[in-house]
Amino acid sequence: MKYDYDLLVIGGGAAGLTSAGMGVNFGAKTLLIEANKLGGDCTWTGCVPSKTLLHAAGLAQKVKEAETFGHKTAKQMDFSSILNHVRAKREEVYREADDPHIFRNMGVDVTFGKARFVDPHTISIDSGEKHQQVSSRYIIIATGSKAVAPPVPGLEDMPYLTNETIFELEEQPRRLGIIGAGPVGMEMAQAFQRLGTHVTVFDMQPRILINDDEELAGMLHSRLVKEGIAFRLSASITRVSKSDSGEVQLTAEVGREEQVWTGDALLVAAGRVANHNSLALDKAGIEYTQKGITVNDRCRTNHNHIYAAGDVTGRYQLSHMSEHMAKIATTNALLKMPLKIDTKHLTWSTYTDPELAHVGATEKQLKDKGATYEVYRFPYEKIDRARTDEATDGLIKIFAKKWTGKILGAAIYGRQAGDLISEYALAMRNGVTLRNIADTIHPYPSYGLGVRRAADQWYVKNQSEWQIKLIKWLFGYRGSIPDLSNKDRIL
Ligand SMILES: Cc1cc2nc3c(=O)[nH]c(=O)nc-3n(C[C@H](O)[C@H](O)[C@H](O)COP(=O)(O)OP(=O)(O)OC[C@H]3O[C@@H](n4cnc5c(N)ncnc54)[C@H](O)[C@@H]3O)c2cc1C
Ligand SMILES: NC(=O)c1ccc[n+]([C@@H]2O[C@H](COP(=O)([O-])OP(=O)(O)OC[C@H]3O[C@@H](n4cnc5c(N)ncnc54)[C@H](O)[C@@H]3O)[C@@H](O)[C@H]2O)c1
Repeated sequence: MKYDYDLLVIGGGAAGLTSAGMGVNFGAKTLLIEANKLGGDCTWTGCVPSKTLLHAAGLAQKVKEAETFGHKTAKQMDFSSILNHVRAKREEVYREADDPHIFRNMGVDVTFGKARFVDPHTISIDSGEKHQQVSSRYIIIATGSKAVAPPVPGLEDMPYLTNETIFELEEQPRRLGIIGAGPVGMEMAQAFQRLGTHVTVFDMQPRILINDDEELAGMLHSRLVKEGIAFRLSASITRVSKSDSGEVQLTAEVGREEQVWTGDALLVAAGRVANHNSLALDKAGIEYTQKGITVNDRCRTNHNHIYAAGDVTGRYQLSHMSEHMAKIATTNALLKMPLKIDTKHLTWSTYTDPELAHVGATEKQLKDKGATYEVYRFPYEKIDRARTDEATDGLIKIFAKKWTGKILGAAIYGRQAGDLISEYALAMRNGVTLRNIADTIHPYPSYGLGVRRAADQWYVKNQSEWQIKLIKWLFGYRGSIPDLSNKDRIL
């Protein structure tokens, strides 16, 4: 059977753009269909605007802190100019990386409109003005996700902010409530608080960033509290409403106490739901659940020729995982290479200041599995660069096998954690041990040196009295045996 295209990609976000680019590189006649603008969540309503806002808020914080060094600074800040800057940055990233002409120049056919299935090989595209049908041998679905509205009484009846609207604000809310202490909630909480908004965060969990290392998330929590953010954790939200004067009221049971919070705006950051309802998946007999399109570890759906990648699968909701899944899907589809999603070396990073990142297994997962491992700890206060930068609030934790130094997971809270974690990811994926990292020269004075010094702790933990006695005996040394009782001592 002859199809219009070899590969058809639905959705032009992180996953779809990766698939389409790879498709033409493999020599496949490729069509990319996008309902709005190329770039998706990451460029327009996710990573890029959130990190730009965090950077602007970080500068505001630095201005405040600079006064402690004797700098005389002007404190004035204009919220609407900052938000204009955020929106300009999105345009810049779009122009440089996502603009359709970049993909057309590569050889991808790009078309705009809403796609939905007609049958397993045919897609209809509705652009409002034009309606067309195209067929393809292989199809990759990459339609992303959107913010979920939790079932809180009153929420559906009032306007609230999500990641789709918060970067469009013109006026700064004086008091902002946030439902959700996940990555979106924490990044936005710190950004707005630093810009001068009073932020209160509600979460039903007893702690923030529930998927991260408990101790490190606790350190971040303390830091955010110090910056003035109020937390209502283990909170059961019973009602929200908006008064005629525009004030938001949120009622929650916190512990056994009923608390009422009043503010100017409410951001809902309570997780994501897959964008697959408008695709008419049933017409193609594609299996899905409310969580997302069902795929195996090769990103294949129940059809041999249809794949899904990124947020729409409900498996991982991260840009780098969307790209990774897109690579797996496209390679499996077009090259028939049986690649699988690398679930073992997944990296997570929340870009608060300080950042919080982890790779591989968390300590909780290791404990739940009954794994044997050692924890190698290295505080930022022992990293000279962190001292010179006044950035000593941080801790590196590595979970590894005692004798072999095989790394099972690592977690970092501290400046540049999101960058530093990649070294452990590379090490884990390639069987590089703690000993190998400890023996690798890292530049002084860098934060990366902290990665090496944390690995040095493998030598420290494996040091024993008998080794020292042997050295003394072999070489005739006369010193005393050092105190080795503290296995976390730092040399
Ligand atoms: C505030 C926020 C901050 C974030 N920060 C980070 C971060 O720092 N790091 C990180 O790794 N991740 C971050 N994420 C997550 C990241 O944005 C997503 O994981 C990623 O963008 C998902 O990419 P995707 O390609 O799967 O989907 P999307 O980027 O959502 O792309 C899907 C595309 O499909 C299109 N589409 C949908 N339906 C149709 C249809 N029927 N026909 C045609 N087109 C359609 C949409 O218009 C969209 O352009 C953040 C998310 C949020 C909300
Ligand atoms: N830096 C990053 O990599 C980054 C940044 C932002 C977002 N993201 C991605 O986007 C995804 C979505 O982020 P998110 O923070 O919206 O979701 P999330 O699922 O990570 O966190 C949502 C939080 O909301 C809470 N919650 C849900 N319903 C609630 C209710 N009714 N009452 C009180 N609390 C409630 C949950 O307990 C949870 O802590 C993340 O999983 C992440 O993959 C990544």
